[in-house]
Amino acid sequence: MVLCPVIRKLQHQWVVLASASPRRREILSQTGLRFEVVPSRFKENLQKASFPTPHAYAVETAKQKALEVACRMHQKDLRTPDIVIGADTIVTVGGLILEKPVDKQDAYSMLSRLNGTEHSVFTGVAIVHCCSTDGRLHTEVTEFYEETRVRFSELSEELLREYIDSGEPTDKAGGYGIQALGGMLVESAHGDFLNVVGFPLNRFCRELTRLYYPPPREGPQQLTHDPLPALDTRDNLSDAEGGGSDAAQSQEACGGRAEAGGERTQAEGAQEAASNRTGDGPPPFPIGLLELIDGFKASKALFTACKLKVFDLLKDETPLRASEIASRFGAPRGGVAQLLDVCVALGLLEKTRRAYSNTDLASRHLVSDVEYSLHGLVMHHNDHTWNLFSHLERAILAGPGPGHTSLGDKATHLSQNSRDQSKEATLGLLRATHGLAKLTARQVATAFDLSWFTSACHLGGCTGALAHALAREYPRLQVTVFDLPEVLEHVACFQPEGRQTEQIRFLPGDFFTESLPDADLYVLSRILSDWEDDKVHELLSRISGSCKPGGGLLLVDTVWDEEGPENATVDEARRAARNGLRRALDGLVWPPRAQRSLAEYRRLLQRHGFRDVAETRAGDQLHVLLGTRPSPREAVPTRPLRGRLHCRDA
Ligand SMILES: Cc1cn([C@@H]2O[C@H](COP(=O)(O)OP(=O)(O)OP(=O)(O)O)[C@@H](O)[C@H]2O)c(=O)[nH]c1=O
Repeated sequence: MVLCPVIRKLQHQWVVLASASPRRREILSQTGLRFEVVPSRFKENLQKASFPTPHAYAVETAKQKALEVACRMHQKDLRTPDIVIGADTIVTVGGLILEKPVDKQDAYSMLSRLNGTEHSVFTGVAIVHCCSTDGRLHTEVTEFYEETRVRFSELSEELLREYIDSGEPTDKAGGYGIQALGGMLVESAHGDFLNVVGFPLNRFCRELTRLYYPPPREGPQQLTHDPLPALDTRDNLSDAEGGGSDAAQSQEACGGRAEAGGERTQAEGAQEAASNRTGDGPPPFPIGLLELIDGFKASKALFTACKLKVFDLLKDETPLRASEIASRFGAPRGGVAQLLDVCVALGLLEKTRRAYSNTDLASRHLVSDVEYSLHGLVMHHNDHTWNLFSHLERAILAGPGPGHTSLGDKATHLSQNSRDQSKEATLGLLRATHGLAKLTARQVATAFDLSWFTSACHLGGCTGALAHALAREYPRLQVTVFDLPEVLEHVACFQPEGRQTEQIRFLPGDFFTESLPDADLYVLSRILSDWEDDKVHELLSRISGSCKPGGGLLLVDTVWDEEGPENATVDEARRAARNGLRRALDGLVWPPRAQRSLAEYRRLLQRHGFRDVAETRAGDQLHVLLGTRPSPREAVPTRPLRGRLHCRDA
């Protein structure tokens, strides 16, 4: 089967993962799918003996988990999701089904059984499509399972005990987690690794592909003679494979049998494919386009939640209900609850038992005072960029070229415009740039081995995010951050407590007019692209004049690459294209940044006397170049350069 980009087919559907397993949530969220997590309350107590095979048991349990959630949401919460996904992982060895151990002793007996032998891990999955008509819930179940064979090494008693004491076995089928410490126990695994972890992602995508991209039929004629069956004529396969009386528990909870149409989605897909061929009927549903049309709403919901500091409120890990959150804002519950649910759909919040908590992503980046916070960046976009982009049409009609006045500030970099800005605006911009700089600082600092430098000067170094990363990586390095006084007056609140402070000093000054501090290594990060060639030459010649023989210049910037990266994967090429588009759009509302290719940057460095220019990347947006000033009489020792891509100049 050819896999298709099927996850996007679900993007406008309300998808619910009926599972409390953090692993399942993580595996699914890595696909970019937006879903809500509603753990199932189905008691995993089906009669194992009543199933012909262990996997039939896992599949039925998965189905019952999903149906319980679908029914509960429909009946109690009066909400009907489009799709509910349930899963159940079991380990089987010698005809025994092992689930999660109830205590350490149970874990010990499970692991002892698995010791030195091969076992199977089955994950049963149920995809339940739901709809509500006349107040009744209708469901169609697609179910499948995946098997992976796992072999454990011979494990010592001591290792088993230590492993059990680590606490890892507690919530894992068979008492081990292959993805973590339990990986030590595993000699080999045949089949899908993620299936062992708890969710067979590849099979899931194949099943969705089968559902959403049905094979085209032979021709229009067949369509006339072989009409698609009506929904209710399909057998309810899931009921036919029922697992004893317990199997009916969730349907009963719904006040009747949940109806299943079996393959409604396939039928609809086939209908869609047929109408494409004949030209009759509506065109295919333009999901990608609708997503584009709606895209701004998602951004604005994120901005609003950040502005209201929703993620800060939830940072203490105590989940809060919508009414509690609303009362903190002094706002009515209704609107706040809706915003919170949108955040759940966007993967920013989790909702369990009607209470909300931050997802890992939000805890890491949307709480305002965490190390890698992007809260400042979000606020900057909310307070400034959003307004600018509402004038995009005007900017486009004014057009680029001589005399073009963009809508944004005269220049984006603080060194150019901070004097004109109010203190609050400067601080806002610093918060935004600090968040981004922190994200890439370590990658930049380690792009090359800089341990042979003892002093560095970061020109236009703002809050010192990169300076701190350099100091952390190179304990011998003394770093000067050189930036305008208006910028430096705000930097105190960005300094991490007690770390490397003695290695870093902040010096006010203007790198165009004042003499540059002494250093072995000068650093310019995202500066040159803010300036046209004449200013760039002026700055580079000042640096070159101050740089001692044997000293270096580390240049970090975005690089213009019309062709896209060489040997790029499809993903990388798409990312590069998206970055390019974003830059082009930014250029319409702000003065366009000077776009230079890697070769141009390399030539610039060489022209100003830097040799042995090497380059590498830091993340997918930044390039890092390092050039050195030759020692007297060209006796420059070859330095050990540690970069992922070395491109030495001839
Ligand atoms: C073999 C293995 C299992 N697991 C976890 O074991 C739980 C199985 O239990 P379940 O009953 O299927 O799921 P649950 O955790 O109770 O969640 P729910 O879906 O709500 O029933 C799931 O978590 C899996 O990840 C791992 O994390 N790593 C492994 O190597």
